[in-house]
Amino acid sequence: MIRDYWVVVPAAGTGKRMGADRPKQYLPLMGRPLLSLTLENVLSWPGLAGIVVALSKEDGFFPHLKEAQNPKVHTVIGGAERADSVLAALTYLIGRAVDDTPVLVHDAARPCITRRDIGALLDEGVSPIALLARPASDTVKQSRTLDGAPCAEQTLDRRRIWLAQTPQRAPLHLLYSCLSRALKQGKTVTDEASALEMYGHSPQLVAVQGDNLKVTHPFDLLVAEAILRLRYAPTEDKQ
Ligand SMILES: Nc1ccn([C@@H]2O[C@H](COP(=O)(O)OP(=O)(O)OP(=O)(O)O)[C@@H](O)[C@H]2O)c(=O)n1
Ligand SMILES: C[C@](O)(CO)[C@H](O)COP(=O)(O)O
Repeated sequence: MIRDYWVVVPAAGTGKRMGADRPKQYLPLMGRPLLSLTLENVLSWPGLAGIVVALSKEDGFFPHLKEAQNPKVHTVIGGAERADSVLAALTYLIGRAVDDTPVLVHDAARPCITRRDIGALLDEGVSPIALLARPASDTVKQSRTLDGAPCAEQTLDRRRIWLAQTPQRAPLHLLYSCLSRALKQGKTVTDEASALEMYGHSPQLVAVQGDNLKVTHPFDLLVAEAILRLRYAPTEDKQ
């Protein structure tokens, strides 16, 4: 397993699709703010050098998390989009870490990642440019709009369809240069792998085994709670 890597946690979003009274990363999950669970999870990863959390400049919640006092947890001010927040964190690391330092970017909104899945991504045999992803298990349709309604245009070969998740891994300087170049060129970047692909790289897809959902809509919070309760229930409760 690789060691001395940094983890960037973009946590500067507003959670519009959640529609809550606060950014979703601060909603209660297992009795604690969701971001606290994600950071506690990341802090348990073997070989971790440190974490850079990108926060909204209006964030008044973070200092109250116990993880805020952890010396391994650094913070930066994020940006308007997720990619801007990731770039802000990478900029913080440039000059503090050597160019080929492995960096993993993990959404604050994914608190349920398992040790097994993170171990698969950190494995020495995996490409230094890689991401966790879920192979499609449903039939996948590409849509077009007809009379204002989405309609199936074609069915894609689902054997070649993967749903990208996080963490997404790349060497610090390569990720910084691809992401900053893509943003400077005004390209839409919704994950780190797409910025690397834009400049000729082919990130390895590492299939997830556990549930690593991104808490996006209200129902996702219920699912995450159920996953974690089941995962941490005392063994006699699981029978
Ligand atoms: N400007 C932004 C936007 C998003 N994120 C982070 O990127 C992760 C994935 O983004 P998403 O699930 O879309 O979160 P939000 O942008 O908060 O959600 P929404 O799109 O519903 O507003 C989240 O942990 C979010 O906090 C970020 O750091 N900076
Ligand atoms: C990075 C990501 O989680 C991979 O699926 C996803 O692209 C984030 O998208 P969001 O709209 O910023 O949540």
